[in-house]
Amino acid sequence: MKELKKLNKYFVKYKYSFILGIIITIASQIFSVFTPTFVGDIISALYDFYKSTVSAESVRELIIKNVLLILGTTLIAGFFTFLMRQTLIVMSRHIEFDLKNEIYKQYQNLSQSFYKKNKTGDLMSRISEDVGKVRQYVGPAVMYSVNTAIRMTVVIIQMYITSPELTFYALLPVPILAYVMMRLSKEINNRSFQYQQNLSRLSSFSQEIFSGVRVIKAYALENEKDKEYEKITTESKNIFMRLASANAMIGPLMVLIIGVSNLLVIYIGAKLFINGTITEIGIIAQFILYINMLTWPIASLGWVSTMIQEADSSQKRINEFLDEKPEIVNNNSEETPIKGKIEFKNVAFIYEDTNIQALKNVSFTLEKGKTLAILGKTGSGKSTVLNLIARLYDSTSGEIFIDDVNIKKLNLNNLRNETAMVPQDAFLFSDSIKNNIKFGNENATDEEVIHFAKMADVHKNIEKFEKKHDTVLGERGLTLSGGQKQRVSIARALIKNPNILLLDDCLSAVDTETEETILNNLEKLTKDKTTIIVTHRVSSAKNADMIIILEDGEIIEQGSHSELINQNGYYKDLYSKQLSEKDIA
Ligand SMILES: Nc1ncnc2c1ncn2[C@@H]1O[C@H](COP(=O)(O)OP(=O)(O)OP(=O)(O)O)[C@@H](O)[C@H]1O
Repeated sequence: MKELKKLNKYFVKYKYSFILGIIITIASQIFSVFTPTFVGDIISALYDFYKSTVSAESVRELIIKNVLLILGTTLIAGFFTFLMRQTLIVMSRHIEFDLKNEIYKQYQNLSQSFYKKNKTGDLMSRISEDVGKVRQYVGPAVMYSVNTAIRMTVVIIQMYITSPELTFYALLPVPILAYVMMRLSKEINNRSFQYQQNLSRLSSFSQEIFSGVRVIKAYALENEKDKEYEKITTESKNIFMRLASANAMIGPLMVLIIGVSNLLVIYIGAKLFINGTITEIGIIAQFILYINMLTWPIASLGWVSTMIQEADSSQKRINEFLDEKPEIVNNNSEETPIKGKIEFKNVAFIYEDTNIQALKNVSFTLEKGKTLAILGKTGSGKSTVLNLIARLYDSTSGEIFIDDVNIKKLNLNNLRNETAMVPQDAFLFSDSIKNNIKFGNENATDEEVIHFAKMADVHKNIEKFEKKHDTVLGERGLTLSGGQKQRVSIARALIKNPNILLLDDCLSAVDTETEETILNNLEKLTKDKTTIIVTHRVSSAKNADMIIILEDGEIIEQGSHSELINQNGYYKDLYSKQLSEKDIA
């Protein structure tokens, strides 16, 4: 229950619904507790008539009156039960909505490293399945607990007023019923947990198979995968069978225990009636109805306790994420306009999860509006430089300055708004091409979308699609080629019109001719913008104001194209190799 305390703030927020729900529950229980008394009165009157102590007329009158009363109180109790669900269950839906939003906001705040550490499936299941389990607590579990507590109080008081002795015997099997139900629910809970685990294994397996279907077919692995799938589904079936047999025991057990209670009431009730402790025979019928009224709420105790346990462990998983502190925080709420000068001073960076030192002692200054090209072997730390400028991570040591201000002192929103990064592996949403481009600037007009698509040299391709810029991409839509994706991603960055443009090897999948066109367009567009191009091609780097060569996280060469081809180093080697491959125009 410790973890569920975090939800108390929501009960406070919805206190009026909660209190109203409790009042309505009390009202509904008070109205339903009268039915057994009315039934008991009818039976007693019939017995009196049988003994000829009352007239047929007065019995008839009493029966009609009591039947109408039963009808009336049951209708009112039913109406209050409806209102109880309307208030308490609706309250739980509001709490579910708030909780989902709280988790989603927290996800947005958390840093890159959080997403590295946690699998997408896990993030999804905490916001959907775990929140669902927690809702079972704030909704049905709370409602049934309140309902059970009030019903037991009201019914037991009424039973005690009617006959204290019979109350004692009638309630004797109740603790046994409660115990058996608790044990059974625990068993069902264990089995359903195993079933859920198996189910999520099955869905992760299927998800991977569907996404990797091309590789599976290419390697002719269908049969092997079929067998693996069958193994998991067979396990799933077996666990479900065990779960179903535990569930099947609930009904007969309840019937057995209710039967024992009823027999006790009839047997002891009859004895008490014979010895005169009970004066009216109707009380026996009344007690049988009380027992039936108590059975379901007591049986639900086990179910409710399972719901609470499950919600507690789900809330624990949710709290783990809610309590996580974002590594990158905005330290400045004042506006800090970003112009674009970038300076690295002895910057080192270690990726915490892998302990890989990606950058060592990196220093350079890039004036506003200038272009820097970063080259180097794969894994040399090029993308890491861009990640640090966009403040997706903070440097482990050394300092980064933007416009001569330490990057950590800048308003993070201003920095991110003035920075556009085109990542290595372009990610496009399952939406229209137009909306994917407008992701960089929601307010952009259709003309601007077309203009920047032209600048990224992708407009011609888009025009060939039947629905042009309205073509939907993704799972249910069209698949773009690697080069087309990269160019849509470039258009998205350009439309943002940022002062700092970070291009991470984003021309790798386009041919040299298209690369040339895009670079020419970029030159015009980024005249006053600070641009960093990470690349493996000399053709993309040669016109930059400054070129840096990284190796194992360190700068090994730095200068302009003409300076670097005069040194016998990595750049010159690369230049000669790519020249001989006729890669350079
Ligand atoms: N998110 C990450 N978590 C842990 N280690 C990482 C992460 N990203 C990169 N690395 C490691 O840091 C080192 C530098 O990676 P980086 O991506 O900066 O290299 P790169 O020069 O851009 O490589 P490439 O040219 O292949 O894109 C590599 O050894 C890589 O394995």
